[in-house]
Amino acid sequence: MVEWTMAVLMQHPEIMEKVKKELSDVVGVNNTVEEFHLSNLSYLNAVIKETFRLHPALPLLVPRCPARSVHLNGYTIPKGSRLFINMWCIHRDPRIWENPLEFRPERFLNDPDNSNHYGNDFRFMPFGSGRRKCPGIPLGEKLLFFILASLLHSFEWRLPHGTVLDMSGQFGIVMKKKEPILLIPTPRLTNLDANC
Ligand code: HEM
Repeated sequence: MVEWTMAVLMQHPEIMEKVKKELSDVVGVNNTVEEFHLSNLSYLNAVIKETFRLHPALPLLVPRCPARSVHLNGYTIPKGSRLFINMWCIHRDPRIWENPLEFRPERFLNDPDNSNHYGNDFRFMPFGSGRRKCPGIPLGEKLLFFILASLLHSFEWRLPHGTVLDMSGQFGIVMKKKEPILLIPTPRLTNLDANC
């Protein structure tokens, strides 16, 4: 997810600028990111959610196998069948999302329910739902947020000259980028040495 987020930010310089401005305002250009800053980084939070939407880590979730036959929306799902829930499609469904292929973090800004991604809103389930939902949410989410905030605040990032960013995914249980991203960092903070 760190790689996908960095890739979408490289694709959208105007969004990268907004993230950096928020980091400068909240953290300050003389400081490195601390855990207590994270709750004030609402734009970066929205960027991460929008990345979850377009590039969910597990596009088909973990397969389900119902213990008894059920009837749902006119369909019969027999006991013992193997079910795949296609979150990748749901996250890009134009009946649910306006201009679904557009990377637009604003759709998650000013969201009164900041926990809508924990499995109760069936339109958006980057961590799955129900009894088999991801048990690593608190760790995964915090680490992702902290790592991205630190990387983006401490360094400027650019693609090597002449590189064309390939955004294709490699389908699997976990959807990775097909081509790993290669980026060049340069220090951004005024007194990075003092903070190391
Ligand atoms: C941003 C990071 C992460 C994302 C996006 C993520 C996403 C997911 C998703 C979508 C599922 C399938 C849930 C379902 O089918 O309903 C899952 C399952 C799982 N995740 Fe994560 N995960 C993350 C981090 C972690 C971490 C840090 C751990 C462990 C410390 C972890 C452990 C697991 C386990 C054990 C399962 C299988 C649960 C089961 O089948 O009962 N995940 N994760």
